Amino acid sequence: MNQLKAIAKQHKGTRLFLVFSSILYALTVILQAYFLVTIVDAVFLQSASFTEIVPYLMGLLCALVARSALSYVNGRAGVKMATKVKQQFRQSLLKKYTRNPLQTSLQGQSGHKVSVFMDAIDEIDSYFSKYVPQVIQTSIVPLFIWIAVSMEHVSTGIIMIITAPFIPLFYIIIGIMTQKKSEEQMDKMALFSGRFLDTLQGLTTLKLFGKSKQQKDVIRQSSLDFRDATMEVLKVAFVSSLMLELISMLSIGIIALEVGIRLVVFESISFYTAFFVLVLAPEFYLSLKDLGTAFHTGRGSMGAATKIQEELEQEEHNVQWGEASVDNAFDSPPHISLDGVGFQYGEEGFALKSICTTIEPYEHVAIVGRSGAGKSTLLYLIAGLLPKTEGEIMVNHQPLSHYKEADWFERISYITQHPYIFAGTIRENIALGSNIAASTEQVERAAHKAGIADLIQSLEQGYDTPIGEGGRGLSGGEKQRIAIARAFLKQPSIVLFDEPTTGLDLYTEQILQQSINELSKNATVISVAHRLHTIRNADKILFLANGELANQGTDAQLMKASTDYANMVSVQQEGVER
Ligand SMILES: Nc1ncnc2c1ncn2[C@@H]1O[C@H](COP(=O)(O)OP(=O)(O)OP(=O)(O)O)[C@@H](O)[C@H]1O
Repeated sequence: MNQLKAIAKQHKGTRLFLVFSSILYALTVILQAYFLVTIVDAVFLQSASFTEIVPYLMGLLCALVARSALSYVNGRAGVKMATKVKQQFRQSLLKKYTRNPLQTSLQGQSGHKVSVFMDAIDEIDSYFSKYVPQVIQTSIVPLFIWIAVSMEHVSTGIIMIITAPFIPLFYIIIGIMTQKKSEEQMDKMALFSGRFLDTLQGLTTLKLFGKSKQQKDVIRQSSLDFRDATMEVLKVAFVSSLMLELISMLSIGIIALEVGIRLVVFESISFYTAFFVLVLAPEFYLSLKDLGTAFHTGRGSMGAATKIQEELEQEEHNVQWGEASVDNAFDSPPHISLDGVGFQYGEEGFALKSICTTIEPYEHVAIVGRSGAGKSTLLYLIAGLLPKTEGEIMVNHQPLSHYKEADWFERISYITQHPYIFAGTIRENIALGSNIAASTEQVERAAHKAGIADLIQSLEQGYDTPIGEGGRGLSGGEKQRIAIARAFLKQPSIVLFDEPTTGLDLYTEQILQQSINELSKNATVISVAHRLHTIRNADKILFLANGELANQGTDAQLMKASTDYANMVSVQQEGVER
């Protein structure tokens, strides 16, 4: 709540405008009542002619037009403020997600993030577009009306001042209930979205394990939970509007009774006064009631704001970057050294400890070790995708954090077992590798070098074949080749491979290996490797065990120095021979 209030306070200009237009609005309400009552009084009690009331009719028309215009302008100012705030929130979330892409993709459910990013942010709209303008309007309009009524008839003013507090009191109670319920609703919606997307992505796995029915029930349950939470919010909304209506009707009734008795029984007030008071009384309560409704939606927004805040406050470990241009530091592959580099997942998670090594330009380095030894984690650290928690990664004798993030990523290619293929054409997917618009010829040359050109040409739409989500499916090997084509277009100084050939048949592996060799001619290559030939041909092998660098050297050196390494190689060898 305080956070939304603080944001609203930042929009000083809009709030001042709303104060000014609300004052004008209050005056138009009073003027409208004045002209209406004067016209009725003149026509029915003083038998005035049409020409006599023309100025009042014009006045009434002007008041009506001004009131509508001010109401429109007020609404527009609120909507504009809401649009700006939503934009700010979306930018902050997007920045948070992109600051640490690896953490974003690994942590939490994607559906949950989409739900917070889209629905929760939309939900805060009403706080700025309705609640804030209404709070300002309600602090001004009833006060002006009360002054006008009290000046005309004091006892009505007294009734108003006694009955009015019941309305805010009631909606404060209701509002508090609403916020809790709307927080629950947001929770349920995020849970539902998360489960739905998760299930959609894992549909094949679920089918294969015969768990689709079970999962269907889980989704059904979370959708029912979301429905129930929504109904709870609506229930409070309905009860609150019914109660607000009741309180204001009762209050107007009391005023009407008092005025009626004075007019008819005691004849102590004029028709003009009675009518003027009766026209303005509903306006007085209407404004308070409107705040009640806005308060309800505002509280809902606060629930959503809490969700967004939780997402924004989630602990993040960012990689530090500097301002130095890589261009000035190196054109060709740089000298890299890891000086006691370490990293830990969370407080108690897996830790990579004190890795010390050097990687010379154009060297081919293989990172090997058992599953879970920390190979991918080390590659993430070198790539600048994870922040080191100890030591330093030095690039050309400067810490990696010294360089500009964009410059560094421009110089490296990172190819994993599962490269991401975006929804688009093959051409667009390959062209992703280039920062500037790649020409048709460049894309085709890259595809050729990656060994995928023949396959693409055999397709009916060639390079314009849609792939990725909603497009043509690609095999693992084809995806790898698209990724390698991207790398050819990029011409990086450092190529990082995370077991790119694992799981591919020997023929595809050979094609890929040729491309990798070609790519390696102009770059330093660091690869997480399982295959013997990658390991054996490497200039240097980093042998990891339980997050520590157990040994490093060439294959021949390690075979002598480490029995664990020799065992691993012999197991590999057996696998190949068999
Ligand atoms: N996001 C994460 N949060 C917490 N722990 C993680 C995370 N990612 C990986 N780990 C853990 O860190 C350890 C090392 O993982 P890593 O992927 O680096 O191993 P690896 O040697 O590449 O394994 P493999 O050969 O099986 O791919 C594993 O125990 C893994 O469970």
